Amino acid sequence: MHALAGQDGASAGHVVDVGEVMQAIAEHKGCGTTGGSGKASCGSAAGQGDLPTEIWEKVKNHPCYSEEAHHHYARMHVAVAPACNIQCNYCNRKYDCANESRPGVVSEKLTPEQAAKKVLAVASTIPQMTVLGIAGPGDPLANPEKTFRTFDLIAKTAPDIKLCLSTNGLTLPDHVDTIAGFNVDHVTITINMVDPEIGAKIYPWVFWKHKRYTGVEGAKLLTDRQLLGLEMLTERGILCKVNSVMIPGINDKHLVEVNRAVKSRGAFLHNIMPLISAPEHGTVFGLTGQRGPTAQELKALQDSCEGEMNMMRHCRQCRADAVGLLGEDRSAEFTTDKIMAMEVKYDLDTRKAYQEKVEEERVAKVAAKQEELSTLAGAVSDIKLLVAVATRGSGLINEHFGHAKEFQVYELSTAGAKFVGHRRVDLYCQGGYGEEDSLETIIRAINDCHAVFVAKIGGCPKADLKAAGIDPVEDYAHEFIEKSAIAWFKAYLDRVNSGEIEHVARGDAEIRQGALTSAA
Ligand SMILES: C[S@@+](CC[C@H](N)C(=O)[O-])C[C@H]1O[C@@H](n2cnc3c(N)ncnc32)[C@H](O)[C@@H]1O
Ligand code: SF4
Ligand code: SF4
Repeated sequence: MHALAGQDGASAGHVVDVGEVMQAIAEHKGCGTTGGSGKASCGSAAGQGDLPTEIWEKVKNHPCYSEEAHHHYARMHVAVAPACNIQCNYCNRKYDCANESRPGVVSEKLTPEQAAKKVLAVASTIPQMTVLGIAGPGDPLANPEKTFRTFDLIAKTAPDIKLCLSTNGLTLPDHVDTIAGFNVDHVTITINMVDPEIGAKIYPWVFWKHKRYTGVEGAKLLTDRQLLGLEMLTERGILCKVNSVMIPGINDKHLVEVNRAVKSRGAFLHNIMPLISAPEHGTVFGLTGQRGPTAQELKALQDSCEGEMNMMRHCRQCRADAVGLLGEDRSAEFTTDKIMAMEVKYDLDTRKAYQEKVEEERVAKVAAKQEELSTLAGAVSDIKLLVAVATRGSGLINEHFGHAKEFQVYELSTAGAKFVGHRRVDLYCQGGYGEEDSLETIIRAINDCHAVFVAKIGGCPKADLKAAGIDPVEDYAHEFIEKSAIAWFKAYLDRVNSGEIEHVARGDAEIRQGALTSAA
């Protein structure tokens, strides 16, 4: 079985095209911010059968709105929006780190014309790139001219790419008609509270109509505008995702109320993300020692909100210039210097043909899962357990243990295999230096998992994982994840039922979401 990838480097030979965008780029030569020192930047598990057709059509190849799609389709962000109109206590856009992947981080800010060329370059190189998002490094709607100019250029030259934006919502009501006019189907609003008293602990100020508002007054203004914007978008049939940053002791319990409030206003998806608050980022929360949630705390909150509405659990908290499948970062292949030197051919037919192949692979994957699931029909057991999976995409177990930068975590039960999150880890293979340390952090990160599925694993880590009670499984190398996990679970249940093994619950993973590696 092979995985479709489109993994060629950005410098591979490309043919020319690009009328209007190139014209626009030429007109803007010299006024851009090439090499600008941008410092910091910005699904549902429901499948085809669970959603109305018109919604499925909107989400089926959007990697953020469909958990299933994220194994197959890529997205990119363009960092055209540097300014922001509010301050969050967890954000410092001045902190730049090229090796770091988290919201607010960006290596270069772009003009709309540079951004449009970058989109064409990426779309030609990565044919499964289906979504262009603007998510910073500041707020897209605090930079409306640049944001909408970018959308305009892309809508004209790459009409098959979905346009997306992510905003704090303060000025959203003023821009809803423009957003709808660009046929933007997906908007994300970050809503961390609906209670201004709680908001005052998250937002020191908001700046609106030439005036700065602080404390409860500022937070009240923000929540009112966010909820109004959400209602206006959903009335127009635009799918809305709500991001909420989980801040233990400040808004963690309150997010259940936020979930109800956004659901009642028609939000499609709720993405509760862990606070990232390393002191070196220089954010207020980082400096005051405000911790982020553990993986268990995050999952418990997501579980308690599920049922109320679709919860996103596969968000990778991407950079504002992220490129590629979620969880991989190919932004370094598409620096401004590289894309400006590229000859780009935007070939719609090639993209379509490639995506048709992706769909075939995806259909095969779903069919294999359903077939395997049928073997669990009639099985009675209340056992629920977690397994970790090393994957490079396409829904396959296709990553070597030593090369995994993250593990995807699935919850297995007689209902099947459900994706519940991912755990970032230090690479095990360190060229002979530091493997012991990194293995320790990996074991801590997946300590609540009964097994880890890998394409391959060396003898030493295998023995250590076994000693830690985690079963390293190589039997399903290059097979589909869910089908394999269900098959393994069925065999596990059979062994428990026959008395060959005893099912023992695992302990907690000792990790803090959002700061998961030993270096953090
Ligand atoms: C960088 S923002 C850009 C878009 C917009 N300004 C906003 O805040 O919605 C993208 C997302 O990253 C989140 N984010 C930023 N800094 C974060 C942090 N330190 N921890 C967790 N989430 C963070 C924001 O809350 C937002 O949902
Ligand atoms: S709204 Fe977004 S960009 Fe602005 S301070 Fe908050 S996280 Fe940062
Ligand atoms: S930050 Fe989350 S929602 Fe935004 S592109 Fe990355 S995975 Fe998707």
